Amino acid sequence: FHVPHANIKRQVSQLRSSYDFVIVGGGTSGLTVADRLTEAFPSKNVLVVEYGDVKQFTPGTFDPPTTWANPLHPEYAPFFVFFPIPSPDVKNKTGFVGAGQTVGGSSATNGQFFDRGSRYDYDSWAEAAGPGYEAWNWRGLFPYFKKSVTFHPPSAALVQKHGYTWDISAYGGSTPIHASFPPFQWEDREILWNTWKDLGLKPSRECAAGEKEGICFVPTSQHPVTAKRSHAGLAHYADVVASRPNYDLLVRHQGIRVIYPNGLQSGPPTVEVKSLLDSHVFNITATAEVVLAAGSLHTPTILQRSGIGPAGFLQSAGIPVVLDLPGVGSNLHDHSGPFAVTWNYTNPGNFSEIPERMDTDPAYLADSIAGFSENPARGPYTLGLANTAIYVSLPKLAPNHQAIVNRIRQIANDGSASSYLPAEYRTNPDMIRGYKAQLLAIANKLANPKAPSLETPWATGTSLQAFLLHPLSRGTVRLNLNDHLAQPILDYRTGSNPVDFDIHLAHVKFLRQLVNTPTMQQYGAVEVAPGPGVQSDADLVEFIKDQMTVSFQHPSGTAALLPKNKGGVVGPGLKVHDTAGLRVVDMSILSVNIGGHLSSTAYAVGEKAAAIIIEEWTVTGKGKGKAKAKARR
Ligand SMILES: Cc1cc2nc3c(=O)[nH]c(=O)nc-3n(C[C@H](O)[C@H](O)[C@H](O)COP(=O)(O)OP(=O)(O)OC[C@H]3O[C@@H](n4cnc5c(N)ncnc54)[C@H](O)[C@@H]3O)c2cc1C
Repeated sequence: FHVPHANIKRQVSQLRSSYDFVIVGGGTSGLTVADRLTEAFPSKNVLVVEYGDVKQFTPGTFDPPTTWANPLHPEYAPFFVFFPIPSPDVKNKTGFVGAGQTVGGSSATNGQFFDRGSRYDYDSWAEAAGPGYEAWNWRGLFPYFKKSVTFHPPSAALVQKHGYTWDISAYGGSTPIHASFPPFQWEDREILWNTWKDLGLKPSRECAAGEKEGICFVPTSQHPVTAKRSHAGLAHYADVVASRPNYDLLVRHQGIRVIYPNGLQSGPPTVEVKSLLDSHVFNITATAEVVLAAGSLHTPTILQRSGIGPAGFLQSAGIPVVLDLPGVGSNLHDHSGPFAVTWNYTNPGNFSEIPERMDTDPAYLADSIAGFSENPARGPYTLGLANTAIYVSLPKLAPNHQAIVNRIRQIANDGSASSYLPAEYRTNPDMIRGYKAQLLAIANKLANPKAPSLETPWATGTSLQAFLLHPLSRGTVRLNLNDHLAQPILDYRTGSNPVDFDIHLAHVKFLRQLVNTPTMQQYGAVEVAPGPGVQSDADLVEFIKDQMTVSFQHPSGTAALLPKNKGGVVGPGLKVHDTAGLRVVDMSILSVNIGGHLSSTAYAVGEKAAAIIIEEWTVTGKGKGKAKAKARR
């Protein structure tokens, strides 16, 4: 970060008396919106209120020292750290769930795996929501994916060395959110690439253009030369703010709630914030709009503290009900997945560059650290989480796929869907209607041989996770009743819809075939887990529960883009239902999760939301212009 100190505000006395736009949450989506609004409207002032601070050092996933995502070392990557309520259906498992707590949000602290969902994921948002939401399908989002990122093709030498492929037509932006392939890969990565081909999967030239079934190369969100993390705090704040006198950032302040002194239609609301430096609580006036962009785990807390949420819960928390909106903090879902298969090689190849060498060869480690600081950077530390993954559809991997799809459709239609929802809202007709719409949209995806159900990323090694891309189980984010300003309580309810286990089972059965492929046999692969003793479906499900990781760090759905009568929180313009001057722009709007990691989608949603807001304020000067949905499709 190289930001003139004056641009960063730390106390109320440094603020203007009012702002046109106030954005709560300076993360991936929020800063994208702030950048576009300050650019489009030089005469309108924009304030971003951010809980975290400006970090001089937000390391990449695998930068030295490699303490990334370690809850014990939040100083290296500042996180909110959650351990959800244990999920009884997965043997009371909990697990680490993080959320970025810095300027740049989770884009500044994530694993830098920079894929997109498939077109079917975004189409399913429009499908689940129904008429009026068509602009949120793939066609409606693709231009914003392109705008949001700059892809840097690798050199011919790297293509020759690592086999990278891409299709530049999937990209196109000039935005300095960088996507690139690193100069380094572990040598044994090749084994699995060939194994997947043995299993009938096909490499895809580009997986960010709508179709991603097969074997994918996935770029890293980092600079192509320095290999340093690229994130919203840099590209949408530090790099642009010097030329934007209308762009203010207030750090170390918690957005508490929004207040409508004269009724919900009198918006925009006032924003109540608390200084984390001296506990001073004060109000900020927005004259045009308030945008909540605090992420899936915090946006619902701001709404709940505002009295906007499930009436029953608000009453139990002693919060006056301003608007009964049961979807706020409901519909929580994340990708989950067991460590599906682990194996040993009895005839390991003669690979020189594998991670173990970092532990056994001090000179190699020293050279790797030195190489990371060179320009251009080189060596192992230029790697992110991984650059390769398989994405496999249910029809491709499960002989019983039709039965699974039929079961989901049956649940959606036979009146039993509500029994899988959290007790708190399983009798609410709107929430049930919305859940059924989600189930049917997911069933259509799972029936589609082009829509992936399983993701397995890898970079090296002898162990693989099997991530469920379309979970059916739903949980909640609720305020802590003991302290409404403390971190919320997450109830993941992982596995509460048992069909999730049918799908996990299919995934594990598919993956464990790998040891029998010709490529693996060449290296004498022998399965260690699940292991020869685990063969029956019942035993495999026990194994899955034992091995389950409940979060892939992709919580979503807690302020869903659905009509109100489907338990939705925001409409097609991302305005909170039945309110004026209040929108949500972050990953809480995902009614159904995507088959991919979320950061590129967070940028695209931010870009699209900004285009909607800009259009509305340009047409009428009052933010009331009818959005031209067609133009954005
Ligand atoms: C550990 C981890 C690893 C991940 N790995 C990957 C990956 O490899 N690839 C990928 O694509 N995605 C990954 N993700 C997911 C992805 O980065 C996020 O889903 C996405 O960036 C979220 O964007 P957002 O705009 O919804 O929220 P965020 O980017 O999280 O922004 C929310 C912001 O709001 C602030 N905030 C919260 N509460 C308040 C409040 N009350 N007042 C003011 N500010 C507040 C936060 O500090 C934060 O800056 C990962 C996430 C995590 C946590």
